[in-house]
Amino acid sequence: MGCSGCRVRFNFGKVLSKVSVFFTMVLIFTYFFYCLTGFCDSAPRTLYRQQVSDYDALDDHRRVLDELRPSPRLLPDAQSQRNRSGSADAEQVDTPGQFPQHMSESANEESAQSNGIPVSNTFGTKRFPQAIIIGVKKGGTRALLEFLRIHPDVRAVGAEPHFFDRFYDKGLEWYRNLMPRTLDGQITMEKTPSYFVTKEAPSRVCTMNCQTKLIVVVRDPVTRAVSDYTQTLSKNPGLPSFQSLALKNSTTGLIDTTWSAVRIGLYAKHLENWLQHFPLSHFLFVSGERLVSDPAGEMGRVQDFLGLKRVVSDKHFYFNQTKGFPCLKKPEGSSRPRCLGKSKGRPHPQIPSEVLQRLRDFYRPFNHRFYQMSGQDFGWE
Ligand SMILES: Nc1ncnc2c1ncn2[C@@H]1O[C@H](COP(=O)(O)OS(=O)(=O)O)[C@@H](OP(=O)(O)O)[C@H]1O
Repeated sequence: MGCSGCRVRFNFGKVLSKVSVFFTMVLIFTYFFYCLTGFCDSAPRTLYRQQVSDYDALDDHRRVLDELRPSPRLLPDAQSQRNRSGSADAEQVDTPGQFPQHMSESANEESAQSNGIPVSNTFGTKRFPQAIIIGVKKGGTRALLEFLRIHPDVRAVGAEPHFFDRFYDKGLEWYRNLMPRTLDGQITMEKTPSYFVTKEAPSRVCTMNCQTKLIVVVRDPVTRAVSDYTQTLSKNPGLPSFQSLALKNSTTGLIDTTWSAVRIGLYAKHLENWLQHFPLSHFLFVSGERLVSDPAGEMGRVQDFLGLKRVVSDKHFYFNQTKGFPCLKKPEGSSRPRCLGKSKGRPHPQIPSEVLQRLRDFYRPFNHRFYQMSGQDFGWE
C-alpha cells in the first residue's frame, strides 16, 4: 500500500515536471514565433532586407548580444553592464553587402537581458541621431564608433544605415526606427562614411535637424586611397594595379580624379559642400592617425565635442602588438579583450614610391586648403 502510494506520488511528480517543461517550451516557442512574425520589430522587416557595404558579420552577432543587454541605467549594477559589447569576438571579419541582420531582428530595441532572462525592453525613445560620423571612408570610422560605444551615454546603430545617401526614399520615420532606444541624456549616433562625399547628404541631414553634430575622421588621403584600394582588391583579386587606376596616363603622371579612391581624398571639396548647410562649429575633425597613436587623447576631444563626460580614457585601451593597433582592454563582464576585425588594420600592397609621391604632390594644395577650412593642420606631407 505504502509502496504503491510512493509510486503514485513519484509518477505524479514526473508528470508535473513534464507538464512544466512542456509549458515552458510552449512559452519559449510562442515568444520566438511572436518575434519571427515581426511583432517584436517596430519597423517593417522587409524594409531591412537591403544592402549596405562594409559590415562586419560577426559584428552583427556581437551587436545582437550587445543590444540584448539593457542600458546601464536600467540595471542596479551599472558597472558590470557598462561594456555593452562585452561578448565581443576579439577578431571579426567583414562581410560587405549584407544588410545588418540585427536591424531586422529585435536587437536594436525591444529586448533586454537581465540575469540571462530575456525581458521586453520598451524603455527609452527612438530618436534621430544628434551626432553622425559622416566620414571618411577608411578614415577609422569603425574604431571611433566602437570606442564611443563604451560610453554609457552613447547608443549607436552598429551597421551603417546609409539613409542620407541610399535609402532616403524610405523616409525619416524609417530612419528613426533603425535607431536604438535612448533615455534622457543619452546620445543617439550612427556612422555612414559615404555621407561625406554625397552631394545631397548635407541638405538632407539639415532637413532632419540642422543642429546635428557632424564628425569626420580624416586620414592622409594617400594612405586612405591605398586602404580603399586594398578593400576593393580583397573582394576582387583580379583588380588592375593601384597605379593603373590612380594615373590617367603613366607617362604624364596625371591623376585620375574620377576614381573614387582618389576623389574621396579631396576633403576640402567635400567639406565645401557641407559648409553650405552647416556652420564649421557643427563639425569635429578627428585625426585618423592620432586615433591610432593616441586613442584616448582623440576620444577626449570627441567626448568634449559631444558634451559628454570624459569616461573613455587611456585605461580602456592597450596596444596590441600582433595587430599593430590599439584595442579595447578586457571589458568588465567579459573574458576577452577586443580588437577590430581582420578587415580593419590589414596590410596594404606595396605601391611604387613614385606613384605615392605623385599622389602626395597632387593632394598637397587640397590638404592645405582643408587645413585652412578646418582650422587644423593634420601634418600630411
Ligand atoms: N584601433 C584600430 N584597429 C583597427 N583599425 C583601425 C584602428 N584605428 C583606426 N583604424 C583604421 O581604420 C581603418 C578602417 O577605417 P574605417 O573603419 O573608417 O573603414 S570603413 O570606411 O568603415 O570601411 C583601417 O584601415 P586599414 O589599415 O587600411 O585597414 C585602420 O587603419
